[in-house]
Amino acid sequence: MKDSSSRSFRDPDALIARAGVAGEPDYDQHFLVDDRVLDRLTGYLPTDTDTSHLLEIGAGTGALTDRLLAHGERVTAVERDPTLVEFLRTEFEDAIAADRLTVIEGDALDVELPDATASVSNLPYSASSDILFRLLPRSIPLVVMVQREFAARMAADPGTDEYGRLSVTAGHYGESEIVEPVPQEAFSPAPPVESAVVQVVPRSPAYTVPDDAFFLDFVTAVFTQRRKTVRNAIRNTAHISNLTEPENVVAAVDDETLRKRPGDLSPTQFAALARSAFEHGEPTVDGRD
Ligand SMILES: C[S@@+](CC[C@H](N)C(=O)[O-])C[C@H]1O[C@@H](n2cnc3c(N)ncnc32)[C@H](O)[C@@H]1O
Repeated sequence: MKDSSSRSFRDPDALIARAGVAGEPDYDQHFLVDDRVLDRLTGYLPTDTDTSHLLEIGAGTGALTDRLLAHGERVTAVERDPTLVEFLRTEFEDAIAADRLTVIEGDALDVELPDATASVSNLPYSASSDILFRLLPRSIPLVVMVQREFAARMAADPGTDEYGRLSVTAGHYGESEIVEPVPQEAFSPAPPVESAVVQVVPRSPAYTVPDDAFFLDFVTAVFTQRRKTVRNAIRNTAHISNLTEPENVVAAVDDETLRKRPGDLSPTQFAALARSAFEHGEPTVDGRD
């Protein structure tokens, strides 16, 4: 890790002015302009994080990129807006020439992502979920700025209103913790929602599943029926979880579990259910990739 304590960083408002942009909310462009928040973000990476290659999704005008360059050996920044990419390549031309920064132009959902060792990103909120599902399986530490409700869903416990597909799937790959709420005024232009920073520390789950993709599809399917009992949710969503014999699953699972609602099952109970579904439900391989 490099020592960034004595460095002064580019001023976020000056970066916006130099880039000649205002931030387009329809394209998820809400630039972080609060220096104190910006300065804290890399500090939320666990202390033993390998910082040799940091990944930033949605680099904007580079206020966070600047901090990442001070914290890591190398940085890859992905940005979809060609105007911002051109600006980043000019603004950070020294770091690019020194082979410390790579700016990838493109949609973070499509571009090939590098084998980074950690990611710190102020995510585009409309794509937070899909981007996270690309990052989580990499099992690297993540620090992500997301919408506050989204953060609550990532870190939610069973039995709460926020607990759902996102909580189980995020929990499958790591431990999510909300480390800082961030108000609207920290951004320019201010988003219509509150934000929060979430730290995700990768870890192996305390349970086993027969197949990651099947488990995640199964969780997604069952949560589409979160107000139903587990029994009915399994029956009603066989077409989503690709089970050809859902009745065999219902017959194999204990009655107490079948009477619960999906939102009351812990990840470990979900895993046990998925194991039964995989064993007895004759899942097709179709749709699992
Ligand atoms: C919330 S802003 C963060 C900008 C900057 N990192 C900051 O903290 O000020 C999100 C950035 O992601 C970019 N963006 C939006 N959707 C994207 C996508 N699908 N792939 C890559 N970048 C995207 C936007 O153009 C914008 O610059």
